[in-house]
Amino acid sequence: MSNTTEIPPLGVTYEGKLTHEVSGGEGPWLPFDKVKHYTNAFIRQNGKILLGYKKRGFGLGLYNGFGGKVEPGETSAQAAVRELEEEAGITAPLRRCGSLFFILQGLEAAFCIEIFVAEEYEGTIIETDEMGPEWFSDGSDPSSDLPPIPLKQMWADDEFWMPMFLNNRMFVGRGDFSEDGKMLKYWFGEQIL
Ligand SMILES: CNc1ncnc2c1ncn2[C@@H]1O[C@H](COP(=O)(O)OP(=O)(O)OP(=O)(O)O)[C@@H](O)[C@H]1O
Repeated sequence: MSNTTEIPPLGVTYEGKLTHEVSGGEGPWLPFDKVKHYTNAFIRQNGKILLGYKKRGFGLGLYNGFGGKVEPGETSAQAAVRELEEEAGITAPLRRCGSLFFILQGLEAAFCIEIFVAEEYEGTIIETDEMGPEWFSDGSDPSSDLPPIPLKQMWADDEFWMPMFLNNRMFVGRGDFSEDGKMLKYWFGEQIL
């Protein structure tokens, strides 16, 4: 980690200054023609974080936050609340805590993902056709009986921005992936607001 010295890659949007940059990989950033907007939401409460095991479609077999495509006419904040309810059966006062940009080789559209978090929720967490919700320890309570965040069963980018997220920082970044899901090049940074 260092203070930002490089210009962030195309697709990374931020306000203010960036710090704590992490970057790696080789070669040029991949080109993209279109951008599709997605959401991803996490519940964090008393040293626990709620993740879902993806049971179908994109990211099958990986743990992630709850989210999906922003539909026409919706804001990303509205989509985040809707997707959390569709995938885990709960509603929450989500607030935006980061923005990520991904390119997957072979897909024409890049993913622009707004990340959201809430410390409370309403309703009962349920398993759905898409997600199997499970609580993990967020690392802040050493006496927790819960398993640690399963980074090896998550998208490869998560290990870079998850520490920024867990430190309650606003984060931004970009990752370019090969067709078989390996991260070829990445850049992540914390925003100073
Ligand atoms: C490449 N690195 C990545 N790292 C972390 N998270 C990633 C990700 N790439 C995509 N995501 C998330 O994966 C979900 C896909 O959503 P996905 O299920 O396809 O959308 P949606 O529910 O609208 O689809 P259906 O049309 O219902 O199938 C959505 O939360 C999106 O934010």
